[in-house]
Amino acid sequence: MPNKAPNPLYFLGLSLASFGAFYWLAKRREATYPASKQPRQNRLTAWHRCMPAIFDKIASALHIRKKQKRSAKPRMSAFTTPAFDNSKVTVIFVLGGPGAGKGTQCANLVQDFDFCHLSAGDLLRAEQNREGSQYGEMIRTFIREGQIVPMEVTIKLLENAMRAALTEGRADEGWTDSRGRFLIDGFPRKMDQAMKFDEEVCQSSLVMFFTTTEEEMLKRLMERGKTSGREDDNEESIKKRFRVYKEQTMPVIEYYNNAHKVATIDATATIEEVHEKAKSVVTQLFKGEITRNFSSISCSVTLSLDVLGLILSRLDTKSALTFSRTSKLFHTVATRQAVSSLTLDFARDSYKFKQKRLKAVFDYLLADIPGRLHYVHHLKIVRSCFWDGPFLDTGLVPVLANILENAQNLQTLYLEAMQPLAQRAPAIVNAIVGLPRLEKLKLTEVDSPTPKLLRGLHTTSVRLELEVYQNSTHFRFAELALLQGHNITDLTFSGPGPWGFYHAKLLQEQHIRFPSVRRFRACFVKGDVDTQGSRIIHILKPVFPNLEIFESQIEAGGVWRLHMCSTCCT
Ligand SMILES: Nc1ncnc2c1ncn2[C@@H]1O[C@H](COP(=O)(O)OP(=O)(O)OP(=O)(O)O)[C@@H](O)[C@H]1O
Ligand SMILES: O=c1ccn([C@@H]2O[C@H](COP(=O)(O)O)[C@@H](O)[C@H]2O)c(=O)[nH]1
Repeated sequence: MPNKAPNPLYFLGLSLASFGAFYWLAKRREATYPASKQPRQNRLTAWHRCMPAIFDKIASALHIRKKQKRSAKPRMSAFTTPAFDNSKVTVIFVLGGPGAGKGTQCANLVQDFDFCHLSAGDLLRAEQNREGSQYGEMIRTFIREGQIVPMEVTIKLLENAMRAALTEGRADEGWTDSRGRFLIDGFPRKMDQAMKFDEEVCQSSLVMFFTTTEEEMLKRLMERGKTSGREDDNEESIKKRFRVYKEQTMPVIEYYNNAHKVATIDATATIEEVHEKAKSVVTQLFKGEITRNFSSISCSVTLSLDVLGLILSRLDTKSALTFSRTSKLFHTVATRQAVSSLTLDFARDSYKFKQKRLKAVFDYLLADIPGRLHYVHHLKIVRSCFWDGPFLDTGLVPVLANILENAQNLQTLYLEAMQPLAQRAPAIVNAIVGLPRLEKLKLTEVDSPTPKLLRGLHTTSVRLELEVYQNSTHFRFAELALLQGHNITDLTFSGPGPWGFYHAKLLQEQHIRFPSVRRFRACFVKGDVDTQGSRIIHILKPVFPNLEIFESQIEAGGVWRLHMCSTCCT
């Protein structure tokens, strides 16, 4: 039977009926929920729509030239063009706790390198005091409370000040041909500020991070408060600023640290000494010895073998070898240059054989210092490498010092037998302390002088794990006070004995605190437990405020094992 074409009137009727039903339903809903009269999309975006008005108000209060209206499309962050050209404008963020000495050092660096120094705090204070400023009171309240002013205000003030400096037409070094160099002091204080500035204003080349203890910063600020006239240079505001710094600014430093953009400078020394270190960091940056680390690369690049080696060295061994099989050229680079992780552990070999192998490794590493050691990022050396029974092979100790002195990209170092090594070759300690990129340092057989030696560590952000010398009864526990403010994460004692208690008490009484410690392990002999055991936890708790007891048990033989952990570890 032939197919009959359907009558078009059916469709018309059906459409009219559907529309009628839909209209009736919509009317009923409106009567029940009046808010539904507003289109759904509009309701969702009502809040967003009022934001530009708020920004406009801020803009007019800050005398910011009105920008052309943006298109209705939301801005895609990946395609945002920053206000300033990264290749012409150098921005160094200067961070550190309140009173660490940022402003003081910026003033010095301005003399050395013709920077334009912009202090976010100063710009905010100027805006706060500007007659007629609509945001003066708001800024005053935020500053007094140590809180961070909404980022739109601060970023606009910075952008305006940068533009003004660039259009000034300076003829100093670094300022010709539309170039400029800026020290941005006390900014970014919060992650949102960091992201927005990098994305919309200019990518920073480097973060200079000045660090010292809270105690020192408080002392400096109280002294400054006598003459500064700053409303926040009083103890109450300073404490609030410290809290905000730890909670909000430290994550910013960590973020840039992960991007290898941070140069940490110990600011505890004299102004002149700190200045020398800061000057050398900037000199390195301008010489190109510190990479200007821009995160987005939008063009294709040809890799030099050196860069390829570096990339390979970041791969795990298996992937590096797989990669090396793809081409003869890669193979050479991968096998010769890409040793990034080295563990020296010859415990099971005979001493003679061990020595032979160790020498071969050292020869390999030291044969071409810039080429090989450049790629070593992780180094682990266990005790057995140096020991023949009870004897230390002193011949190898200077070789190790040589390696450490030249492995400038080392990020993690695990070194056993710190005390005997340091005693025989102080150069080892100097080399460790001078490692510029160290992120994690684990040392075993630490003795009482070690904390003093480590105080000079290039960066206080290094995560420190210390295992105290086996016979730790004589360890002067209180020496740890020298590392207050350093990032100790792990402490192990095999038997602190009564001295341990005495020193722990000293730390407690002197209000020395180690909030960074995430694990504390110790075992005590029976006599100590009987006489002091119940008190030790009471003494230790305030010293390590973030720890909870994970394990506390007496084993056969009367050894009491105490294991305290931060809650996130348990
Ligand atoms: N290395 C130093 N040794 C001793 N005093 C210092 C040192 N550096 C700075 N000071 C003093 O400490 C005080 C605070 O320094 P500065 O104003 O530079 O700190 P800041 O980090 O900029 O503080 P803020 O974040 O509060 O603005 C000043 O009085 C300064 O003279
Ligand atoms: O990005 C910023 C920088 C500063 N503030 C506020 O200013 C004070 C003082 O800053 P200093 O750098 O110590 O001069 C700070 O405590 C903040 O309240 C800010 O909000 N945003």
